[in-house]
Amino acid sequence: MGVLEKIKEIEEEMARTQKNKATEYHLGLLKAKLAKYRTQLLEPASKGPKGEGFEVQKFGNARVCMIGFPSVGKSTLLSSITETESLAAAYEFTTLTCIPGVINYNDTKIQLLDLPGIIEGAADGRGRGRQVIAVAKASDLVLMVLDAQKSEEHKAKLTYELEKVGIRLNQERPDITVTINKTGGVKLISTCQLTRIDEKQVKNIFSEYKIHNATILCRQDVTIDDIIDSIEGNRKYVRCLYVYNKIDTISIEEVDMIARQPNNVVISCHQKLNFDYLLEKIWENLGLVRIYTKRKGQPPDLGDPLILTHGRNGCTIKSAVEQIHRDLIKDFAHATVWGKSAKFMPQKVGLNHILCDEDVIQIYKKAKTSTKAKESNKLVSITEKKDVKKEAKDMKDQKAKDKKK
Ligand SMILES: Nc1nc2c(ncn2[C@@H]2O[C@H](COP(=O)(O)OP(=O)(O)OP(=O)(O)O)[C@@H](O)[C@H]2O)c(=O)[nH]1
Repeated sequence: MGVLEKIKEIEEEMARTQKNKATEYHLGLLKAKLAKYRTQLLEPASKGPKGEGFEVQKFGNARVCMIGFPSVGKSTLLSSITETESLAAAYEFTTLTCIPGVINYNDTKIQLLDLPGIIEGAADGRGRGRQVIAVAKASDLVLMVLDAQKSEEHKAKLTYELEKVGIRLNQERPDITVTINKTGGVKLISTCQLTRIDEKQVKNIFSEYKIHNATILCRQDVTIDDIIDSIEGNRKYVRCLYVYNKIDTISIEEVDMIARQPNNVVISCHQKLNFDYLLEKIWENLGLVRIYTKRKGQPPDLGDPLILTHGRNGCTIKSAVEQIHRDLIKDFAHATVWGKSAKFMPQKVGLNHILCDEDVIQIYKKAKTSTKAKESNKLVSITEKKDVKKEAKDMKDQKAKDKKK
């Protein structure tokens, strides 16, 4: 039996099984089996045909990918908000073509990709589905483009398809640490109360993966799906904006209702409605930060900012210095900052200072002693030594003379 049939069989069994306390161990095991088979499908074959590793070339400061059902208006949106690259730059996924565009926003270049066909067979590893998924996984943000008339059903379907290939939208990575041991069995420990899983269930899942000795530390009330995700380890947690297009075809009340939901943006490509807000939201969700640099005694260079990512710990002077030049960090002495992150202006700061968007920085290097200065220092010290010796000799002679007298 092929992997696809096995997956189908498990899915059918899961649909048949009632969800209750008695069946939850069995359902957990089925979920683990399903995850294993899906990973098998998506893992690259060891000796695939030539060109299998093919990827869309990254461009700009960030990558955003659009997914959606046919005819929701992805191509129209792409041509409306980007400078679309020539058709020659289109990427072929056998029957699918991906045309990249570039959004120029806030002095930043953002690559926008239309990933058609992510739904068609991608999760089954059919065609070049694997490559499409690889591109989606390498994105910094997903735009799920939906038709405002049939949105909810499409949204659920797409989210499910992405879940199947290990892409988790708008979710935080569960705080679970798995340590594989040599002995001691499977131990579940937690820093909070676990209401949704128990040790027996977790042991079952681990034995399905043939892991018999491990410590699982949970720092939050996790589910069995989170445990499976942390064993699989290949999940991508990515931000997603739900872009509802064609709002010109629905009533204002409906538009209002959709727009109030979190992560939703309503637009109309035909009437060019709300593009500014969409771009603003894209920028916000990418977590990009613009830092302007300044030379001593000169105004800041406002034309060409450093574009940094606002990571988990914020964006620091260190990341800015490293982006200017890798070796600059060795010579870094301190920096001065103007802008939202500075308590007063300018503020003298070190490498760990956290920067805000549109801050201006000036970097000071450690004072370097040139070789010439070093040599003259050497000379000075040598002459100094000579002088001291001479002085001591003179004093000795003087004393000897005094004694004679
Ligand atoms: N009413 C309305 N129609 C729109 C809007 N945007 C796009 N359309 C129409 O929707 C149809 C599909 O648009 P496309 O941009 O080709 O859609 P797509 O998602 O790229 O479709 P595929 O290329 O098949 O994946 C076209 O007839 C567009 O004119 C909109 O804002 N309002």
